[in-house]
Amino acid sequence: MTVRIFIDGAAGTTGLEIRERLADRPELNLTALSDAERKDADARRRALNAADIVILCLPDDAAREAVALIDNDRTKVIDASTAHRVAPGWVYGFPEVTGRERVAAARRVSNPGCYSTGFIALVAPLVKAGLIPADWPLACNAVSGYSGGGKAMIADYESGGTTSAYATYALTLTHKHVPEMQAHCGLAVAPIFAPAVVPLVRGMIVDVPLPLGVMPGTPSPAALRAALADFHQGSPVVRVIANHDAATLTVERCAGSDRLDLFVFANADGTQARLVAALDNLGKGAAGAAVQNLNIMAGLEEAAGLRL
Ligand SMILES: NC(=O)C1=CN([C@@H]2O[C@H](COP(=O)(O)OP(=O)(O)OC[C@H]3O[C@@H](n4cnc5c(N)ncnc54)[C@H](OP(=O)(O)O)[C@@H]3O)[C@@H](O)[C@H]2O)C=CC1
Ligand SMILES: CC(=O)N[C@@H](CCC(=O)OP(=O)(O)O)C(=O)O
Repeated sequence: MTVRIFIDGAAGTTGLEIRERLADRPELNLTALSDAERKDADARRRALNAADIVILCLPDDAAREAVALIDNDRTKVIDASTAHRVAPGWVYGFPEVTGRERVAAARRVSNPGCYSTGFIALVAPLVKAGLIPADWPLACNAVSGYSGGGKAMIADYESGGTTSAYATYALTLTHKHVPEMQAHCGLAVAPIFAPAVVPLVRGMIVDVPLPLGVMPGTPSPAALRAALADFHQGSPVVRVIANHDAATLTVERCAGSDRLDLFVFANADGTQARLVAALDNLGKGAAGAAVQNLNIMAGLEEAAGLRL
């Protein structure tokens, strides 16, 4: 029996990426609406209710509207937007952190934000292991390719609108990912988040500095690495890289793949460290994560269709 999948927002950046990953999978029956129908509420209601699993690749308001259009108790939802990432009744779709069983059993799954994916993969295991105190004041620097801003930002960069080599933003110290970062790491204090966009289509680095020498218990870089490796053991996409010997780490490292590579860099005496995640904002940061969740929710092989 095939699993009926409907992507609402299939013409957008994330929707197109997901379609590519689901193409040629005979166990899935994928539907999308024509250009004439894709914003028509009746057509969307029919498609949403006919599917076993729907994937919402929409702006937040349209995602909320899509959920409200579902009037049966069978259709499962994966929402790629920010609308439900800390909402009651929703399971956070980060199998490595939330637990595969919870994702498998859920009818409402929120797909994590791209920056949040890197941050939570690094910080949640270390808080859980007691190596980072839950009330530690963390900061997070990050860079993203411009596809992170969807069709509008892609059009801006590709038409020569923004030509800057590095544009830092969220200067009001608010960003839509901070609530999920805090909630899903169990942090008492919101991290200071400093994201930036670079003129590259896809790719992402998330960087969390840690002053180990003044932290309780002065955790060692080796202990951090071991805790991360232990926590993510068994994930088909997350790897802890212990032997990075190049002098640089590029934002392109995981571009084009659904991998999430984690690093702990430290100074010689182990008093300072940088936790770093490299991913593709459209890979494990969006479409790859949605497909991984879909596989788990449909009882299929977790890595099917992923780019590894
Ligand atoms: N880009 C990224 O790296 C990531 C994006 N996301 C999230 O995924 C979601 C989609 O983002 P992204 O793909 O980048 O955005 P895009 O702007 O590229 O695509 C959004 C799509 O939704 C369509 N749409 C808008 N309103 C409606 C509506 N009422 N009914 C039906 N379709 C509608 C748009 O139509 P039209 O084509 O006519 O504009 C567009 O095709 C967002 O919530 C975003 O936050 C999550 C993780 C990463
Ligand atoms: C470069 C850029 O603008 N990025 C987006 C986040 C993209 C993303 O993936 O966030 P969601 O999953 O929450 O949509 C931003 O900072 O708003």
